[in-house]
Amino acid sequence: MSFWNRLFGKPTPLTGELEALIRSTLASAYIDPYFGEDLNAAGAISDIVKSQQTVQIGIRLNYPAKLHQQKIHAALNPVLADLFANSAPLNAAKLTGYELKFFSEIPAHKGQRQEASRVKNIIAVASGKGGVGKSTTTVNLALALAAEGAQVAILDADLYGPSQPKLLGIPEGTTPATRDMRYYAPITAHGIKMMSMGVMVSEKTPLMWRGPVASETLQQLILQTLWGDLDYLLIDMPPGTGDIHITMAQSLAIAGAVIVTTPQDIALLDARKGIEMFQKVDIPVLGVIENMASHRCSACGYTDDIFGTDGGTMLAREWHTELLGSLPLDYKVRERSDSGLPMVISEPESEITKQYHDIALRLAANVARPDWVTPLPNISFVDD
Ligand SMILES: Nc1ncnc2c1ncn2[C@@H]1O[C@H](COP(=O)(O)OP(=O)(O)OP(=O)(O)O)[C@@H](O)[C@H]1O
Repeated sequence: MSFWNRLFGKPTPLTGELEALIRSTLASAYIDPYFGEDLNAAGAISDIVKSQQTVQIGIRLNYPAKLHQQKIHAALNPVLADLFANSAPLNAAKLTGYELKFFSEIPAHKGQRQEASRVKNIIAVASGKGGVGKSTTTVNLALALAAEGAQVAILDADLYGPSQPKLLGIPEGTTPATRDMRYYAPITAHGIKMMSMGVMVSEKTPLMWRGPVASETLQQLILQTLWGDLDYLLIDMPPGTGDIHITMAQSLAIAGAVIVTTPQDIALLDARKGIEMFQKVDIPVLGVIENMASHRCSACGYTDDIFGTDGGTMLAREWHTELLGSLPLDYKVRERSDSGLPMVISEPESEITKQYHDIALRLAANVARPDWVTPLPNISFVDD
């Protein structure tokens, strides 16, 4: 008998009226924003067992929620405390206390063969137009997913202007360790892994990629990196919708794509092309992120929609996808990125960091939806 069982007695499942009572109480207490429904309807209440006078309730989430679970806790606690204090059937059964146990089980994308790969979900972050904040958004989302407990890596697929090494504060001249002269260990920073052409060649080396060479180089970069076990590999795609994108989309088991845009007309036009491209190659678009949507003056507090309003919402509606979130233009985002300590790391309590977390969890929950399955090629990553 385990220590736990000796201490509390062997847990036995709660059934019948008592189980139904707890399930319905949990259902009416809280709608999870990432499931879009209550925990019972989402199938997230894994088991309800009793051990002596305590009821243990298991909550299984399919997205990482190390920090988010505190919010669920806070929403459920008062309702459960009231139930256990005042419910006649629970009192009659001498069940006086409860315990919530959370665990995240992040599923692997169905197109990703488990036996072939330890990378569960590959997500492409694309923009169409350059300079809309795709790399900045990618790094902050990756850091948010890691802070929520996931194992995360970024592949910086921008061969012409790799920015992830700088965003993650990786000292110039850092190069990856190699194995068998063929495989590369990703660079680790702030709890995530990263691989980029920026750590393979020096800043002074001019890069003259042509389409096919660039596609091949990228595939090598991704397949020859020793990623290890990953819940999410975010690909920071190069701007545009050219050959490189199509080759990557067709040759990697990409679970879904995210489109970053500003609400500006010209960016939206290019974002549309990006969505169209992913749809053509059967990659589901997991959502749109509107970046630099509004600017709040730090001196007077006046808020201005400098790039227009609601562009991301309209784009998402037009293409039957979701607006994952809208991020403001804030000088701190740029300042922190330039210093190699993105917002999510340097200002974990800030409003913008909370927004990055919210978008990251929406994304994670969307990629875990079982109905989003695309026929994908079978690729195999090397074991580290
Ligand atoms: N929400 C924001 N508020 C303020 N500045 C931002 C924000 N998002 C990004 N930036 C800044 O905008 C500039 C462009 O961002 P970034 O390099 O991430 O764009 P990109 O779309 O990846 O560009 P490219 O396609 O050229 O690689 C950077 O200086 C970055 O710090």
